Amino acid sequence: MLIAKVIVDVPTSQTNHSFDYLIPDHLTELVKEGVRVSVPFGPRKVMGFVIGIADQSEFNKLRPVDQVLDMTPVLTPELLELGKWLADQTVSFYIQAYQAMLPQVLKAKYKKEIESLTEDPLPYGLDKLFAGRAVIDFDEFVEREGNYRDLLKSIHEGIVQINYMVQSKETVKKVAFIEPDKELYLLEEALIDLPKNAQKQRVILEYFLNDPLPVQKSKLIQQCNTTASTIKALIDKGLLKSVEKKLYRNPYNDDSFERTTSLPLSSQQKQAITPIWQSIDENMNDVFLLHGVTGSGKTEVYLQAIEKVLEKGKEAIVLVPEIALTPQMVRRFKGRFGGDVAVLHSALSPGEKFDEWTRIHKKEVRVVVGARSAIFAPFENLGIIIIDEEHETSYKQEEQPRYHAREVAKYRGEFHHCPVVLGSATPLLESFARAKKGVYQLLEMPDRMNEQEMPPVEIVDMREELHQGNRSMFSRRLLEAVKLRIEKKEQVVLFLNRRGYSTFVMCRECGDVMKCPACDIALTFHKSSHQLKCHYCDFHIPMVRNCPTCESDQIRYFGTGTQKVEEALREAVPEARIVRMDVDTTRRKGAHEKLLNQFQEKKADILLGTQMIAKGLDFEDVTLVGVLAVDAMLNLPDFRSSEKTFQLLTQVSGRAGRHKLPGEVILQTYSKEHYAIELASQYNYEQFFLQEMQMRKNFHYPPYFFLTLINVSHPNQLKAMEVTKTISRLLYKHLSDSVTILGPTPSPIERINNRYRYQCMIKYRDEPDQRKVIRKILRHYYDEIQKNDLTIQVDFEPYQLM
Ligand SMILES: Nc1ncnc2c1ncn2[C@@H]1O[C@H](COP(=O)(O)OP(=O)(O)OP(=O)(O)O)[C@@H](O)[C@H]1O
Ligand SMILES: [Zn+2]
Ligand SMILES: [Zn+2]
Repeated sequence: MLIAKVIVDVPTSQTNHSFDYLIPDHLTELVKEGVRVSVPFGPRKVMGFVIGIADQSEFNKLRPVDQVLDMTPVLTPELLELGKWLADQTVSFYIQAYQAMLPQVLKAKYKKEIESLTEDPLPYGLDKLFAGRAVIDFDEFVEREGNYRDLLKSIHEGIVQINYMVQSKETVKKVAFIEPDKELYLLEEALIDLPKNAQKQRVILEYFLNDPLPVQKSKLIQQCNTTASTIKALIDKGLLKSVEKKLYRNPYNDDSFERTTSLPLSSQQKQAITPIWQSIDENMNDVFLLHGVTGSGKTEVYLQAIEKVLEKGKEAIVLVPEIALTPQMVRRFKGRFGGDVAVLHSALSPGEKFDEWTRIHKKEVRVVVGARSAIFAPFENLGIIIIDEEHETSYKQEEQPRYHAREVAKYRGEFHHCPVVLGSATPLLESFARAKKGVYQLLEMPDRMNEQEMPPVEIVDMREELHQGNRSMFSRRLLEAVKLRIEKKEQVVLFLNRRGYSTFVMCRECGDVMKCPACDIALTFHKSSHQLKCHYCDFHIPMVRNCPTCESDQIRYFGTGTQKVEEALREAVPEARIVRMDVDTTRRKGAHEKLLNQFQEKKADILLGTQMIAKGLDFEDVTLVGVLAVDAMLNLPDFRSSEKTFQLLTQVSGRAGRHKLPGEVILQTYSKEHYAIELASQYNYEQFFLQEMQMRKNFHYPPYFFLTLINVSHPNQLKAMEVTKTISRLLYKHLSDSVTILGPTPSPIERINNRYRYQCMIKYRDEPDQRKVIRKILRHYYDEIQKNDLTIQVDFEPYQLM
């Protein structure tokens, strides 16, 4: 008997290896690499992934595989290997890595059913099992010992299919379709007999005479510009009928997208795309960094690169940050490639996601556009991977496995011998440094497509406002500009940094921010101890009363929520119609789109929002962009805070004047002289890069040094601190002498859900053994993690330092 090597769904360090199981005879043809099985594990049955088949085992008394959960493998051989690599890289369990690659529906134990797709009797033993029913439970099939071989054959012949019962209601969405109920010549006769005033009915009949296939009712209404009652009239006459049909839950109806064709490329686009085309042609595994200003036409470059890939019969993955995956963005890809595109977005329901994934798995599409996890699309013939806005932090997963989509993309690019394209107007510093060194190929697109200059940026010094007696959050200049736009019936985007976390201390008089002398990180105010603390090292001082620089008592901690700004704005500009977009107003499904539409249709003058409005949006009448509190972002306790500010300001400014009307940007800040602000206002990425690199070099940050963040949490504060201390000690002992261990120190957010959080950080240049050492440490705490409330999180090259 053959042996299956199975990774079981028991995520602990003691079970993080494959277990051997016998493959019973009746399952031999089904148990393959990449298939999920159910296996006995101790007293229970658990799910597992088959990662290999062997003909012998070094263990005796193997237990048999209990059930097969998939008729075809859900993980390709490439993804099985990738999973191992991913788990090693992120120090997570194999099972976590495999599950991260699959849609949720396949992670949970959803019920399955078998559906007959034919009216004819089913062949083999199946007909008896079905006993006249169209659908039976998969469990019933197993209990009555149905024949797997017959089932598999029938699936391949397309006469039965397996449905996952995601949510009983949702699984199969049925929709009303309209189709002719009479022979076409009878429809034609009816058309002639129609009274003259029945113009609306005429249109519908003509539609079907042209194309007699069933059509979705809603689509018919749209296409014929008609109403349900007109259709009903024709149904009542017996000319048409309504039938319920099953529909893939295709959340983006392909037909509603207007088809587009390739635009003739501009000369800078041509220059950028030529090496990419060449790389596609020659199956090269190049990594390109496409540095193009906002509005330079990067998306068109992506589209035409993909076109080339499809011509070669290969497939493409496009990653877009979650918040930029707007209907506008989807439209651009579906418009070009129509039904060949699957979209994977976290706002889809589990059932919808599963449908989209299934279309990829069945090779019904060749392009996938999606957020982070779309990088695992089970394509087997990849021709290109594109990551738009490559600097976005949402490409890093913030739970185990803590992978970065860029690294996975590079792995897959290497496997498939295909190019990887990273695109951004403000590349991550590390990426640009790599491009400068020649590790990536740099492609530059410095000009906007519409040949307009980038909108001018005006910096308003809020200290000056204060001196002039203006204590409100809006400068006089900004208010005046907003009012002018409303008068001219143009639109305004007002941008505020995300709400909540902002406890840095700043002098409103001179703009000085209290920083750690060793780490160059803004100190954080801790109410409980009334102290200012650094969150990288353990530097701390008592909270100050007066500004150490100018002695003023205007020193305070900072932070304003969008809601408060909205209230103040309504007061200041009562005539404005305001749409507010933040986590609170967009929580409900579809809310995001609704608010944007409201603004698009010019039912509002001002769009006020957080990060989520900074990207991808493209409105013709927006001529003013205001940024209210740059300082909150500039002073996050994060060594990337300057870079993030620069990126954000560039993105936000890119929202203005994208079309015919010229745009203008107003930045309000207390730190006018800060290089991130000054250089962002000049759109000078290159200079910013040089200056920021110098800072990184001086304070030993990436890309000169790397970081590993270890975060410990426990309900007992003392315990959390103790464990972090011990870990730091162990790291010192076992890592090379060249590392620096920062901390232990409380995390910037000290307590979440009544758990105390402490952290330490490894700063290193080259530490090949660190993963081994860290795994050992984690194993050392195994019992406590199991029994206790202790958690230890390890994040390599972290992006979230909270
Ligand atoms: N070759 C072309 N000919 C005509 N118009 C083009 C061409 N390429 C792009 N455009 C248009 O120029 C505008 C800007 O292009 P696009 O949105 O692709 O830029 P982008 O670099 O992706 O911008 P952002 O970074 O802001 O998203 C779009 O309206 C697009 O349709
Ligand atoms: Zn001061
Ligand atoms: Zn410090």
